[in-house]
Amino acid sequence: MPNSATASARFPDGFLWGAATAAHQIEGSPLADGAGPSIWTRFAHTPGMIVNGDTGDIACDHYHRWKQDVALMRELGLKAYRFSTSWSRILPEGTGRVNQAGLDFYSRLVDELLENGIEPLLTLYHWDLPAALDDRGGWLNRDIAQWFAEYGDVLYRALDGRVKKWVTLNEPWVVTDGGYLHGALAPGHRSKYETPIATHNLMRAHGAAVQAYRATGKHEIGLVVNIEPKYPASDSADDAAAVKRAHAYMNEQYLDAALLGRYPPELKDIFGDAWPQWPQEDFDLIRQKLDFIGINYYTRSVTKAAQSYPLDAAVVKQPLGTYTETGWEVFPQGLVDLLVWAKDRYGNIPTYITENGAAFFDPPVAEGGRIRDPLRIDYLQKHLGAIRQAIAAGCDIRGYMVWSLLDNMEWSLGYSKRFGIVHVNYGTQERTPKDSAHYYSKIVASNGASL
Ligand SMILES: OC[C@@H]1[C@@H](O)[C@H](O)[C@@H](O)c2nc(CNc3ccccc3)cn21
Repeated sequence: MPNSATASARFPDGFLWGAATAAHQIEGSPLADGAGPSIWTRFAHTPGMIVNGDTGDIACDHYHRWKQDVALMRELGLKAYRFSTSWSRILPEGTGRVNQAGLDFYSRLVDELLENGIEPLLTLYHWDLPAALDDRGGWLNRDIAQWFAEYGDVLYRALDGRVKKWVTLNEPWVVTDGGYLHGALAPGHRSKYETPIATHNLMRAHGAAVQAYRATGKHEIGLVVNIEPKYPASDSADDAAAVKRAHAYMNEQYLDAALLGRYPPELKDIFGDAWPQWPQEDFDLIRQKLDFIGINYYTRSVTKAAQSYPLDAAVVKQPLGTYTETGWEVFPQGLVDLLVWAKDRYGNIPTYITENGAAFFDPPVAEGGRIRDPLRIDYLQKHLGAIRQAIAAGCDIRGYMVWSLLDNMEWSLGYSKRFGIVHVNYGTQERTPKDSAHYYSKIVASNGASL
């Protein structure tokens, strides 16, 4: 908890305050103007995959309402906006032919952001793989490293200079654990053999895209990971071992590969005969100098030993805990603990909190257009306090992107969960800033002093 030293700590001058979204979750019009389908277009149109049969066909209609959404960011005083580009809008077949209309959409968006004093942070890959590449094996095909580098190069040449902070991948752990092991996310595979292969090709693609950036780019590029502290449910040796496996699998696996050029040894134990031995040249590709990392933080996991695949671990619900609508415990101390862990393990690389937020049940829009969301305000206040603590502990935290600017399509949960600081009426597409938006706006304007 804060003490006199940390409570007096402050956010550094120039701290980058913003909000985050992702293409498939807000844009809609996935096939407009020559765009090709992604695996999420297919997955959402596969019966039973998404709650209520929701799809990203309309979403927040950001593909048409981008200018009003930038005006909304300006009204909130945001300094930055983290968004992702749709690979299959730019390259409908994933490689080769460029769809200029797709490139023009993002070029216009970037210009509008800059004209409104908002810095763009561009994520190349936020889970929406071109369906045409999935048909060629997708993340299971080693050629995807070059396919991804080619995609990045098209965007670097078109936007570098206007875009000065680039992200290769959003959360490779979720892509593999959700898309290849448990099947809850596109492309919906369930294979312990495919999962490590997808992991490795994602990280090879990350390295190839960074290499391609270094050839032409003049600014910064990094990787975004989701990390979640694991705490033992008891002081038993079995629970300690379960924590070690869970921590290696989610928290160490991807940053170790990208920053240290190796996977944690626990992964071989976790996957057994499904864990390949990779050639050193692959790690030479994966390990590229990064200008920053992005950390997406939402919750912690109290972990015990239990029969489960692949970790033989289970999360223990906390009877006195506070939980969000997605069943995630509100635990800001976990953010402090993990930021200090990352600083100590990876050498205090510049870090942005690239996602942090919560889904709570929001009341309907009240008279006068007010939406009271005190639980989200409390969540943000506590987690921003945790970041301030981590900064006081010496962590080089450069910015914070609240998840999310808008209520949006929460992947397999469809529109059933609302993470936005701005409410979206999906029937009318009306945007209504929630109390949390006004709260966050004051935080941004005061550089956190109003916390
Ligand atoms: O679930 C909220 C957001 C999601 O909307 C973003 O697109 C994605 O980047 C994102 N990542 C997490 C991190 N945790 C997570 C854990 C298990 C499954 C999915 C996400 C949360 N979120």
